[in-house]
Amino acid sequence: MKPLIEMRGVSKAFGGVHAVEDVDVDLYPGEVVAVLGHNGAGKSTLMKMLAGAYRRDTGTVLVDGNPAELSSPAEAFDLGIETIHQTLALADNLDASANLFLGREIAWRVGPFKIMDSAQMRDHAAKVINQLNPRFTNLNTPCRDLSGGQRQTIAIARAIHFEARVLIMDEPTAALGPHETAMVGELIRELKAKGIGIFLISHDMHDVFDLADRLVVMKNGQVVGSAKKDDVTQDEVLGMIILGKCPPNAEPGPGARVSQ
Ligand SMILES: Nc1ncnc2c1ncn2[C@@H]1O[C@H](COP(=O)(O)OP(=O)(O)OP(=O)(O)O)[C@@H](O)[C@H]1O
Repeated sequence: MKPLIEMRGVSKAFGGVHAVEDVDVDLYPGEVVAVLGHNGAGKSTLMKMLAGAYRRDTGTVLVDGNPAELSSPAEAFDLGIETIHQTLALADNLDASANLFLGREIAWRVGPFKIMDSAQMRDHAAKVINQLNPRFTNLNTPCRDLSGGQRQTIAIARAIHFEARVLIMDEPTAALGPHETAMVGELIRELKAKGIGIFLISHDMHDVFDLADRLVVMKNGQVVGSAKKDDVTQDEVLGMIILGKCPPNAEPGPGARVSQ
């Protein structure tokens, strides 16, 4: 199977800080790759380069085998790369369908006027949300009155509707209780089944071991190592995050501490 994303030798510095240094990462269709590391390890900077929010200083990114500049978020969207931020970027006063189409409304032009096609947007929203979560029926409720899991559903529905093939999910369960966390887990499994590739930024080791197929650990901007989830233990992953130590079953990166 061909990778969706191949990042090679990607680097980014802010002034004198090497936020990301010489990183190689791949993502395959239907795969969840967890990106782990302490605060400041470089996870967000790496993902922002993929999402077109930051320009990389060096390195190449292939999307479906084709070199991609990724010089703007619009270019990343066009290539099917979407980010679901921790804050979900939803408008609290708007309902599910208005949020799903926020900034990308279906509208027709009549002379100088733009007329929103609310009925069509509602139909599309109901269809995609119902596919993801048939119990989510309060589609006219403003987002502020929805649960955390329902808000996640809208954010994920938006990505699916706009045909995302790569999703970057930033701490998707950080603000959720156990029931809602389980629901987001279900959503992620459905996305995988659709062949969507997911980068999962998470500090939650339970989520990582529950949801990821592979994990990549970063420290000081570099990759310590990457491994299939089934090849490493939670303790070994903690050793990678905290000590930068790469266990025998993981593939070491340039940031791996050489053992004494
Ligand atoms: N816009 C910026 N300007 C200057 N320095 C930055 C900027 N963004 C990130 N950095 C620095 O780059 C390094 C990597 O930060 P980054 O946010 O990518 O790490 P992270 O692993 O995502 O951390 P967290 O888990 O806290 O989000 C840090 O030293 C950070 O201070």
